[in-house]
Amino acid sequence: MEGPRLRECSAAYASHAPPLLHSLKPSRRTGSNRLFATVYACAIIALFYRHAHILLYSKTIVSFYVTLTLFISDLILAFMWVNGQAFRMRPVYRKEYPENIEKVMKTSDLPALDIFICTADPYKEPPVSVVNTALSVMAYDYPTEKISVYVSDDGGSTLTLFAFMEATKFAAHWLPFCRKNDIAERSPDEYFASNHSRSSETEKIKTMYESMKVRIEHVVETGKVDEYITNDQDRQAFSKWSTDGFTRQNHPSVIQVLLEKNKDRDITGHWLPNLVYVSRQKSKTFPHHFKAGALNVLVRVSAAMTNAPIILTLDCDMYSNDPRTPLRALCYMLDPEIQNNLAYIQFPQEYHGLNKSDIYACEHKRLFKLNPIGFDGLSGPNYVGTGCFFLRRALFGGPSTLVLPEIREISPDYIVNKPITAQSVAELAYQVAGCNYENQTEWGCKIGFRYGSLVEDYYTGFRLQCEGWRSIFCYPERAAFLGDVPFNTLDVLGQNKRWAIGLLEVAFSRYSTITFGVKSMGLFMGLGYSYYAFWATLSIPIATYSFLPQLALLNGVSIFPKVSEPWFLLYMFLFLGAYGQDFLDFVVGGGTIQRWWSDQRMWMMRGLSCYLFGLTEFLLKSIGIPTQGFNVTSKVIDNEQSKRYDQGLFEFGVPSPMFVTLTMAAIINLFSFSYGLIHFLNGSNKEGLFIQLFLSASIVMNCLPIYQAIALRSDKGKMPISTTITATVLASAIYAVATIVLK
Ligand SMILES: O=c1ccn([C@@H]2O[C@H](COP(=O)(O)OP(=O)(O)O[C@H]3O[C@H](CO)[C@@H](O)[C@H](O)[C@H]3O)[C@@H](O)[C@H]2O)c(=O)[nH]1
Ligand SMILES: [Mn+2]
Repeated sequence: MEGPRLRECSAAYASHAPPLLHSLKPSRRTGSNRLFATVYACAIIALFYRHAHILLYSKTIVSFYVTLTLFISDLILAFMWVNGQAFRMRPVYRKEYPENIEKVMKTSDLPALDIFICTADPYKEPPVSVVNTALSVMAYDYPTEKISVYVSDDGGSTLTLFAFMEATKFAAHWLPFCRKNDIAERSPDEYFASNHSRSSETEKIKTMYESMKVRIEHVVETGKVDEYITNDQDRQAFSKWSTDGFTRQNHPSVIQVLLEKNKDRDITGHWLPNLVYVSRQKSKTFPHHFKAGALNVLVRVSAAMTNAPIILTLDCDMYSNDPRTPLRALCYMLDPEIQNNLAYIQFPQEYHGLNKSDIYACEHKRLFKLNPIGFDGLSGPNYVGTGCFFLRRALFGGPSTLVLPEIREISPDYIVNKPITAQSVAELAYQVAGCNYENQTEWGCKIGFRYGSLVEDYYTGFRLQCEGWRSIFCYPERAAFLGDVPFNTLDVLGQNKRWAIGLLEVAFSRYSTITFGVKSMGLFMGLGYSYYAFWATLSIPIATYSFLPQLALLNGVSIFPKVSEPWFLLYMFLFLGAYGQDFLDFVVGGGTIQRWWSDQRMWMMRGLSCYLFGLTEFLLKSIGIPTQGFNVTSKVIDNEQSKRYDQGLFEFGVPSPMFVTLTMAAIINLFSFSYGLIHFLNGSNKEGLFIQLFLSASIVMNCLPIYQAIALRSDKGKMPISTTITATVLASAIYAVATIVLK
């Protein structure tokens, strides 16, 4: 019913000289972008000409190897630069007019919406915030009987189920409250933290919320739900955990319908949406494919229960910040001109709680805002895992090649006409949530979310676009979703390392973006995807430029052109051109100067840590040495840490090998800068070492927080002393080697 209905609606829309649902405007900077790209490309060619010349005529073996290293580094930088141009070729800006939807369609005709929320660990992802996310979308300005929320709990935890049982009771009050007062923040935590009204009604509901929160947090603290179980129905639900040997890695499926539309009502008598808790079966003998596996189970379970034509995927920390978001997505989905090959509508990942200068550059402006705008003028943005509305059909083969699943009842056009609690529906749901269900099927390779990469989001979007689907980037002024950011250096680097590995898995697979991607999607789309896929290879040039020129400087060896040579200008142009354009993009895209500074600093820091380790781990993995899987980012806020974060202090605290390489670079640059400066002021070799001195100075500037963490801080977030010692020993060792080689 739902599938064809979407098409019928848009047919009606097309025949009526319809009111505008969305519009598109190409960016005014396209022309200058292309011009600059041409000039910059010429400069890169000139640089390689110089490298080739020196390589051919190098007098010593050392100078040959130094140039070769720089040559390889510059080759990678140039390759990444070329990839990045894809985003600059045709950026477009879009606008939607959700207020016009009601002119083209009756509310009762709106398509149904299945919302997926993933959580994986109650101790890293506090159940109370997962509940907030769920409540924020259950309260969408959308007919409640059309909404079904499915929560996937990969932690297989009673704590999460308990939190949701509490949420069902609270929802009966919260949903009518939001509707009546037309509240914008529909995540209760966010609403009560904001400048809300102080009416007695609000105070009452706030008390209700606080007491639910206390219960949930208490349960998480004690790890036991028993004391709050009062009725048989709940006891029944929790009894599944008493099966022998129930652990999070090994347990039967638990599927619990917590709210059922047309049956459960809120306190004003309105229907409540469906709310279903799903913890898929796990067994150590079957791979579970992390989040992609969890999402595929939800695709099937929701197909068995509601099979809505539209699916919204959300991470547990991404709550809705705008209740009209589904209508925005519909502005595109209802348009018959794009509907036929439209796979998904991606909203940007935006965050709350970033500190003023966003020290960890978690905003990822390029990744989540600027580049998708660039992609959008081509075939559309990559999928970023959350805040994304899919057309269910897109998960089942290309636009003109439907791939049907193995059982008819879960295919995208199947009409479910039974209530979700019907016995047969429940049986089917359990069947498709089983851990061996996917054996010998196309799930994960041709159907659903794709397996084989730790960045299942990126990989799935990529494969869909290769099949011929397009996507759309939708970024309303008011953020549609807001999420949490990691608050300490190790979490940030750990997350980025996971991404780096996942991306390399795609880069070096048989579906590589640069071969398969370019062939299937065209040059620019393929390049744009490659910009991410090969991200971690940036560690090679970044590490080279953070160590080699400095070690040479410390030995008085000049490796770049002299200030008086014309080549000097080329180097300056390449450096200032790249940073200047990056700066402009960032600031014109709404960023502040401070945040740009953090962004470029983190680029360097990631290159020296997580990209480097990601690359290494990927290589180990390729030769069969097992490495870590999907390490979930912690969303728990430690008060002390968060205070330091608000002060803009980097959090180190616990030793990590990733801090060692960073600290080594910081030490070497500090020494080379000081040494260079003294010699520079003395007047010896002023011209030849200028670029090296300049480079050291910029890196020292970027490393200021590291020096501070090593020497000037005494709080718990300072650099661990063992890290400083290890880094000092290693830095001295490479200095010694460099001196022997270079002298
Ligand atoms: O086995 C797993 C592992 C993770 N998750 C969920 O996946 C989501 C993302 O995990 P998180 O630790 O927050 O990772 P991030 O690096 O912050 O997430 C980004 O990167 C991921 C890919 O690495 C994408 O899946 C996410 O959508 C994207 O926001 C969370 O809701 C988890 O609960 C699962 O459901 N099962
Ligand atoms: Mn996350």
